[in-house]
Amino acid sequence: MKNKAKQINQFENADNSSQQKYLRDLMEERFPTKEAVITEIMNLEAILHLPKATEHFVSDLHGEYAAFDHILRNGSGNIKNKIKDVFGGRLTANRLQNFASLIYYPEEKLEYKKRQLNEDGDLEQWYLDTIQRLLELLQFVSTKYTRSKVRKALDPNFVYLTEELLYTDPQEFDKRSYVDQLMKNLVTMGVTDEFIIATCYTIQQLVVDHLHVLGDIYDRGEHPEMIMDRLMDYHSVDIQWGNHDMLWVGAASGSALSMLNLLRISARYNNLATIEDAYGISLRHLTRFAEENYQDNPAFRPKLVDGDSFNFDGERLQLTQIQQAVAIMQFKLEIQEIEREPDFAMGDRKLLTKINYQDQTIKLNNKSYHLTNTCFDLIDPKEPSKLTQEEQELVEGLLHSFIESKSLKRHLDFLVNKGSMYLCYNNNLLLHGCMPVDQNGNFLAFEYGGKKYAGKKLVDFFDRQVRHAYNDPCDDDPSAADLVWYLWQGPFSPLFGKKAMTTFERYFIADKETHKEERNPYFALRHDEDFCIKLLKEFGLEPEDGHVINGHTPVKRGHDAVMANGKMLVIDGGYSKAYQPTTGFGGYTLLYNSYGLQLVEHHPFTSKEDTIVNGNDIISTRRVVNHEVHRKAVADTDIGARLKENVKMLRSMLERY
Ligand SMILES: O=P(O)(O)OC[C@H]1O[C@](O)(COP(=O)(O)O)[C@@H](O)[C@@H]1O
Ligand SMILES: [Mn+2]
Repeated sequence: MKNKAKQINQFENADNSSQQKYLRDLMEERFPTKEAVITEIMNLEAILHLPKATEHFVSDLHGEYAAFDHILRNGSGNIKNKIKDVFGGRLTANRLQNFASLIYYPEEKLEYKKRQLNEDGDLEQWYLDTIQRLLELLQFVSTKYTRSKVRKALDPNFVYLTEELLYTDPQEFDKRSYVDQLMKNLVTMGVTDEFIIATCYTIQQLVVDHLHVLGDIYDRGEHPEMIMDRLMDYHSVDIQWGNHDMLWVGAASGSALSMLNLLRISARYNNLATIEDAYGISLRHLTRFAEENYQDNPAFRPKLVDGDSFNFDGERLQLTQIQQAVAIMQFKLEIQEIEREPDFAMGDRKLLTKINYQDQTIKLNNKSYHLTNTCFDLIDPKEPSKLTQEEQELVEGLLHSFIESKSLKRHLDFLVNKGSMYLCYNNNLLLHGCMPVDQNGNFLAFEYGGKKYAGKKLVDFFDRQVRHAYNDPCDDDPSAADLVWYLWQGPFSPLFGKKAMTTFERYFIADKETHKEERNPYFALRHDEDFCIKLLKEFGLEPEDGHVINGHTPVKRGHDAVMANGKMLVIDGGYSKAYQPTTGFGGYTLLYNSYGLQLVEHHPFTSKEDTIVNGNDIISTRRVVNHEVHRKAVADTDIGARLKENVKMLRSMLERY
């Protein structure tokens, strides 16, 4: 008895924090008997020994839904590799690829196969072979997981059937007719197609356990809203915010300037349909206003990518007019913003105040430049920051629509809640842009409201402000919303990482020298291993084992995405079609499985049809970044650490029983 009391005491002393107590109470509720506790300990300890599940990293999606969807479906080439592991030597290269396309696009591939095979009558055999192969592959990709996790990945309608087929050996004589019967039932009940489709999606899900999106989901491409829907449906995902995403969060947080930037980019890339059709925000007034006040202007014509087509020249003209109307309002409001927020220290960016309107020149860094393609009719040289009455009404009306759009809110709720400024995950630091530093690699302090923030504190500060701004868009104090805009282009923004954004210069000044955007020294220093180690330490990560992973800066083909002796990985290879002529390829992604990290280089995506009919995949090349000497197990991951804590708690509970 005395002993028992002593044990209880030890237990109480071990976890005296209220949070620990809460957890323990929960555990006791879930595992009320000694047997239940023992079973759970055995279960958790077994899980700890399973291989680490695969993480998939993508970045800078920029609205390119079809390419992103394809990469999710093929798991950055992971599905194909598993197929090769199982069927290599048994199936021809052509059949391997056909089977892979079925797993990527089961609905479409089935329809295609039915049309193709109906004619020569081989369809029944194809169904039989396909189901068997799918089960074989499913078995292979399930081995990493517990039965219960596999069950969760199955379509609820087919759990029983799949488990029976999966865990019964058809070679076993006594079971053969049982399995035959199950298969027959599939056919007679007319659910073969549904079963195949469900199994393909289960395989996709099991091949990648968790997805990281390192920001810039929005802008430049045509379907960010479809990416958001896809992410909301995905089994396990986190997001690190990008500077472009902040424009949308900013708009919904009441930042007019963020909204104008995203409208300008949408007009520039011919993507206003996203705003109107996907988010139900009417641009009728804006269009009319732009048509009445602006003319054609070569500097503001939309950037087109392959596949963009205009029904008539008027459409192109309209976008040119809208881009000017919005840009001018943006430049006006930048002055107001910079004056309202002296801590932003962006006085040199009040560009409309530096113009000599009479001779159309601007003075920058003591040098005078002639302005071309100007469209300053609505600017009052005496008060260049002032919106006209009509502009003011337009901005207010549009901002109201952005805040009120339910479909936008649905997506941004997810973006804000699932997202963060950065993430530490399995000892890696995930961050879209950079950490502002000086030439010597010292963290630069951003001073705001009398306080200084540098390093981890800086990103934590911005993280809080974004949530604050988004959750209270009608706050009388605009500072949080201003800070969201600052993340887009402020010199200390970890998501931007440049001294200034030269939008104005690129529109109006011919001299390309003025277009350059000076990068923070971070981007040179990140080639240095010691600097990366310092970064990891700042975030409490183990430098031996950890990596810094960035997106944001397109890496040209041939330029290295792996830096600092493998400690730094940059995976914005340019999904964005608009950027592919510069980068020369279709983007980088990253896979992290139990064997280590692999960088995957993709060729540009052609089309879904090309994959289904011709079996063309995005050809991807894999490069091993690091190879684990000891294969990593769940025990070596963050989840493993939590499970170990649970085991510890369960063991101490056991002592009480
Ligand atoms: O290619 P565009 O439309 O001219 O945009 C260029 C602007 O985009 C930026 O590169 C920011 O976007 P990213 O985050 O995608 O790099 C700015 O630095 C630059 O001024
Ligand atoms: Mn970016």
